[in-house]
Amino acid sequence: MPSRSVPPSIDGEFTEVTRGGDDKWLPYKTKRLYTNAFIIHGNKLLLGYKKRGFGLSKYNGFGGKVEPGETPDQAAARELKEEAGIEAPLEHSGTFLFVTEGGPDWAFQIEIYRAEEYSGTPTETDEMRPVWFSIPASSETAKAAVASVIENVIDNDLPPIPYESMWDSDYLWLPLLLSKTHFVGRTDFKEVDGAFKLERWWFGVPTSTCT
Ligand SMILES: Nc1ncnc2c1[nH]c(=O)n2[C@H]1C[C@H](O)[C@@H](COP(=O)(O)OP(=O)(O)OP(=O)(O)O)O1
Repeated sequence: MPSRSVPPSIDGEFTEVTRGGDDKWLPYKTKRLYTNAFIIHGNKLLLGYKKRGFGLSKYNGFGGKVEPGETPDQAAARELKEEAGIEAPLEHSGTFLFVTEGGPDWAFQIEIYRAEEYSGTPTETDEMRPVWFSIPASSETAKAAVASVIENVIDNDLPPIPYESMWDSDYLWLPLLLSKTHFVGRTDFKEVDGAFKLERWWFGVPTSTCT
């Protein structure tokens, strides 16, 4: 069977971790930058329940648009403070494009961040309600990390990561973030009656980190 190419938006040497759907990647006019930040504290993951706007009623990391004049790093820190009331030494962990059919005609370029420490107390805001979840036991390779999260092996009393209440593609890349594996990816969604359904995806890691 002929090998399939990576999505047109992916530049560089990456080893595929997961893909799905066909190869008919959606066109888009421009890209807009967004951030999304996750706090990983021991075996706990901090997520925010979105109370308004885009992604309403989903759990997600804390983040939003990169404002004019800001770098993504600066925007990630600002959004974490605005939405969760905390500060953290955020590290860039991955990038993916989120393109929609029937939704906005731009591609969301989402810069993903993680931190294992934070200062302040996670606090509910107008936009987000912070909630801690249990992180499954860690695994060594990117593919095993994906499997461990799907199997949901947990070792504390908190609820498991609520993938059913998150964006449909989160389960594909969150394990990479949890295992500190840098990743890139692309997801195409279709919007039907206000709901976004995952149609095709590709995620990869730098070839040197894939064992
Ligand atoms: N598909 C997918 N998976 C995971 N996360 C996201 C998506 N699509 C997304 O948009 N996101 C993330 C990216 C951002 O963190 C938020 C969306 O940002 P938004 O809340 O619209 O931006 P703000 O600047 O906070 O908006 P205001 O409400 O303040 O105007 O979701």
